[in-house]
Amino acid sequence: MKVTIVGAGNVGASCADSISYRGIASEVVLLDIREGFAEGKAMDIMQCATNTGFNTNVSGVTNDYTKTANSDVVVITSGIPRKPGMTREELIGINAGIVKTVADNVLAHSPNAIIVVVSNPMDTMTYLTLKATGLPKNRIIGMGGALDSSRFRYYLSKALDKPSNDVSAMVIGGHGDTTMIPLTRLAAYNGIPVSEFLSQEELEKVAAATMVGGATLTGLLGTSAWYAPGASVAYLVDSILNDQKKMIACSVFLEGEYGQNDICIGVPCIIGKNGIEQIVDIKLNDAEKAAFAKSADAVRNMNADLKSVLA
Ligand SMILES: NC(=O)C1=CN([C@@H]2O[C@H](COP(=O)(O)OP(=O)(O)OC[C@H]3O[C@@H](n4cnc5c(N)ncnc54)[C@H](O)[C@@H]3O)[C@@H](O)[C@H]2O)C=CC1
Ligand SMILES: O=C([O-])CC(=O)C(=O)O
Repeated sequence: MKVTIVGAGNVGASCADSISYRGIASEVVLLDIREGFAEGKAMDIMQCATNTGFNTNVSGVTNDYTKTANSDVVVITSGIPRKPGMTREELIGINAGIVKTVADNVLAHSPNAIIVVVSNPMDTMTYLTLKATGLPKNRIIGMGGALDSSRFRYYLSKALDKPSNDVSAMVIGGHGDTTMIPLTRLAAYNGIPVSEFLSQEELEKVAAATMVGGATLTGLLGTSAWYAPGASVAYLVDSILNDQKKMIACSVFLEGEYGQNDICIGVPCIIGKNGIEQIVDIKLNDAEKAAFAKSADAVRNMNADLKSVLA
């Protein structure tokens, strides 16, 4: 199985590393516009093969889309990341043009690919990719919820002082500092509601830390995070290529689900060989419904800025 990753920067290269290390695909092509950069990242990753024992063939190319031909999955990470103090939304001016051009290029050489959108503001970039390519909604997947949910589980595990893998929890809504909705009511420690162990105040703190999880890392690192984003994309790609049917929160085009239309936003989805195979429309309580509607309003406002790119 072949995966192309456009953008060989922090997230793209980390994703290639995670996919090859875990043997998720037989071939990974990294593509970047920076001369020689993707080639260098691919060579560095390939030189891990003997010491970590993987057999994936990772190669790098400078803007040569012919080498990406017939990819099963294409991951778009090209674009600029935010700096401390910025929001993801501020990246739209530069990233929208990049994502649209890249989506057209990849599709010309891989007409059957499933596209995973990572570049920020991710929900709006997912919507743009869907509208610009005209592909069916199952083949355009925005990655954000997988990462936000893993951060939610991390912060819950810290508060519980228990391992992250014993905690299950999901974040839905937009992939933004104020639009994420950590579903605290449904989070569990080995099947037991976390509210059995943590006070309302503690749970509110965990939810707040989760929502600004990306901003916290950007403040510490000077640019946004890459290890967990790369691993989250690899987790999603694994479920597609190996038809695992995992339930993962992804940004997907909604047609009535969660009371929304004409928007891409994070909701639980079943992910398999056809991409988004099912949108899981769970019953939210009134507060969650209100938060989802507010989050969708914010994402929709952002989408309005795409008019000139989509014209
Ligand atoms: N959805 C999510 O959960 C996450 C999204 N992101 C987003 O992913 C994007 C990438 O982040 P990083 O890898 O940290 O940035 P980075 O700056 O390290 O890498 C971006 C790469 O894209 C390349 N690029 C720019 N224009 C291109 C084009 N037209 N074609 C091919 N390559 C091109 C650049 O040369 C650069 O190497 C950012 O927009 C960031 O905000 C980052 C983390 C998580
Ligand atoms: O915080 C950012 O800008 C990058 C991102 O989306 C994340 O790490 O969640």
